[in-house]
Amino acid sequence: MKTTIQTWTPDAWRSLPAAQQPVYRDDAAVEAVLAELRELPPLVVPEEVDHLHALLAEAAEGRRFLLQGGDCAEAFADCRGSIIQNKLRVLLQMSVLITHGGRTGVIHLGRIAGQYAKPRSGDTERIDGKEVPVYRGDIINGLDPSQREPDPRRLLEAYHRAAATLNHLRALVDGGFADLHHPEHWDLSWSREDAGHYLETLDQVRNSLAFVQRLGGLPEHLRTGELFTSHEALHLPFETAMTRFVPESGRHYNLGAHFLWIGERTRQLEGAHLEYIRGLANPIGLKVGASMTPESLRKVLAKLDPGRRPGRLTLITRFGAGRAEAALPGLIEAARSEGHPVLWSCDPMHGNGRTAAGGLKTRAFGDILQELQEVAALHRACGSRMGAVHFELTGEPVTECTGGVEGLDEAGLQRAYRSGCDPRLNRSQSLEMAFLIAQMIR
Ligand SMILES: O=C[C@H](O)[C@H](O)COP(=O)(O)O
Ligand SMILES: C=C(OP(=O)(O)O)C(=O)O
Repeated sequence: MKTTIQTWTPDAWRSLPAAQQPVYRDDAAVEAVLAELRELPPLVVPEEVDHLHALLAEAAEGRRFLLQGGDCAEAFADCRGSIIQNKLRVLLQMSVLITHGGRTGVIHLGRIAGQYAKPRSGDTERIDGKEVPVYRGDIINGLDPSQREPDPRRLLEAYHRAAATLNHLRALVDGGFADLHHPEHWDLSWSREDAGHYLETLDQVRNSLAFVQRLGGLPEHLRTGELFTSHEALHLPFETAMTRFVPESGRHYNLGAHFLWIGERTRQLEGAHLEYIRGLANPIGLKVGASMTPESLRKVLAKLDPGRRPGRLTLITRFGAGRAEAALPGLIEAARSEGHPVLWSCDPMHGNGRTAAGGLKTRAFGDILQELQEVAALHRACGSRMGAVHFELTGEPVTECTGGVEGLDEAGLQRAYRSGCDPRLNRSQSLEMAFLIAQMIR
């Protein structure tokens, strides 16, 4: 049965095909956990969600830039102070570089405090000669091959880990951690020969920050960088349990995060995921790969943004280096001709995955940069704007993507490969990328 926005309910998706959902052995156990989740306090409040919506509307109108980033698959074990701090720090440092070079205010949106579910290409994989179910994110099963059975208790664990992560993030932001004047926050292991040009820019940024400090510092509301949370709305029973009716606005919000997005593998027009997300009052995102046609995009836009509201919908393109030219101009035209004021984001990670000689999944810094440059240029040529970027990154010194100033090659990937799913930029690669984005969008 077709539902309209008036008849939409958080559960209406249940009558539609839902891709990428785990199959649990014990339905009663799942239901008991969901009942508990429905009673637990929300992680965010509608006012914050609405505030983000307003900021995204400004970004869609060209007055701000959105930086979205964080782990591919957030791990329960990474719910630790130092790891959370490092993630926040790298995002804020990227933001300072983009603000300084790009001359634009930056919205910080973490893939954090709930990015626990992963869509996968296959259902099983071979490990040590044995066929096992794939890892689908800590909210569903464990990375260790012995823990691949979906376990409903993980839904509660996900809620609690997200709450602890968000609690720490809020304390860091409120406590002044986001104040980036401290020189130790900028320590990088780059040498002058490798990174002369970047280090000069960094000196300029430090000088500007010192100047602002001498003037008495930034006003409170600018000093503490606000951080919003986001994750893929993949596990629909969990997301439904986090959805609450807000009587003041008469709308439903998912209060498990400020922003939710639908992935490339679950964006079927008549599928459960679009049905679920279309009724939320949150600002939402949609991943758009090369298989999206202008015709399909028109239908998707009519479903997700019938009110044509700036800030409502962020389209996150992810084509792969060399592939945007064939797809993007038609999509830009489709959105424009239908009057949807979408915010265009570029995710240069998900179209650029490949397998290194040793078997590890990786992405090359050069491919990531190429896609960003191509997408920024195509937007400009079409009279549009790349107003956002979306990265898988971490503040840890991991070795998952090749390239960058430190010249990581495939042989070096083994050294500190920690991602449970896809490769992330490390801190040094993320900062280098931010320098380049600042130049690109100036
Ligand atoms: O992050 C995105 C997807 O979950 C990931 O690319 C899927 O990886 P797979 O193709 O190895 O399943
Ligand atoms: C799965 C993801 O991306 P995509 O849907 O674009 O493949 C992701 O961003 O985690």
